[in-house]
Amino acid sequence: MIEIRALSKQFGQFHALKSIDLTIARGTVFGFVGPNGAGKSTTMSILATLMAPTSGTAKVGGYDVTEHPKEVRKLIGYMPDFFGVYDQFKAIEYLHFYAASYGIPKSERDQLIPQLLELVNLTDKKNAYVDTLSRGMKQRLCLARSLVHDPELLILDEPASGLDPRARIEMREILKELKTMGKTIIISSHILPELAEMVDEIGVIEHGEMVAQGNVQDIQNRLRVKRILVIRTEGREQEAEDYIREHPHVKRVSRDDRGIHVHFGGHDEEQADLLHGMIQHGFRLISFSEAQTNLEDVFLEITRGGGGTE
Ligand SMILES: Nc1ncnc2c1ncn2[C@@H]1O[C@H](COP(=O)(O)OP(=O)(O)OP(=O)(O)O)[C@@H](O)[C@H]1O
Repeated sequence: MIEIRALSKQFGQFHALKSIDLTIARGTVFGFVGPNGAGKSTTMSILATLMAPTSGTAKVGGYDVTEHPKEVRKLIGYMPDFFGVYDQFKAIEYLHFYAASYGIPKSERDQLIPQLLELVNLTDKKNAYVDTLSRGMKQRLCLARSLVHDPELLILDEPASGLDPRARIEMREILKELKTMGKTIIISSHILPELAEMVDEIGVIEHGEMVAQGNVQDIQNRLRVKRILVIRTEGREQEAEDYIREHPHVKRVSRDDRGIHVHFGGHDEEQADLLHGMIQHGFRLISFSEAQTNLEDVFLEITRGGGGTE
């Protein structure tokens, strides 16, 4: 769906993108991660045909963004990080306005727009003026706007920024639904855990360069990011803690009422060895799991010392 080759963008003497390569298959949800100023919005604007690259190529659905921008625009729905909404419109009028600008006839719009409002949970706000909507609701309205022409690819620039946790969860649920509808989605964020649950792949960008790309698990393994394991045993906690501490790949151990927290430097195989060893030593395990902080660890590991601007 997306093929980017040696893509570069300069603003005067400043190199915002330095020969980026990126391939995203149809149906993938791709998380584009990097600190502020890394080049995410620049890449997305180029894909959205709003900015010309200095060199290199970007293709969407096989169409080059500079040679065939009209074809590309039919395929994409773009949600920028800063959006303008027309406050004097009601939510429903706003969507009619955008759908009409895509040339969708009134009869079709009358069917489509209630469906879109339903998808983004704004049905009961359809007659509310846009300026009375909360930030989360405006964000969802913009998402609905980007869907009016049923695009195959969604380019979402920080769709969850500035949202409270509940609004973020709502946004995440909508994106899950869009994934099941078969959309390809590229979504940026500088907040990793926000993406963790919904992306198939991540690309990490820093100072205009892709520093890592692939399946989240592969990237973790490749970078040997330490895992944090949480282990609970039925009784013999102190003994278990002492046993774990002796394992060659264990870096640090601590214990609280949620269990034994283990900073683990090994890969899957060594982790399986630890589990096997504990069972062989007769520890009764209630749970043995990886803590959910992994993606954050990956990010810090990759961008460590890189001097993100935030
Ligand atoms: N029109 C412009 N003129 C000059 N410099 C620009 C322009 N647009 C972006 N830049 C610079 O290019 C770099 C990349 O910006 P970009 O907006 O792509 O970053 P980002 O990863 O999206 O960050 P954020 O999370 O803050 O949106 C930044 O250093 C930015 O200041």
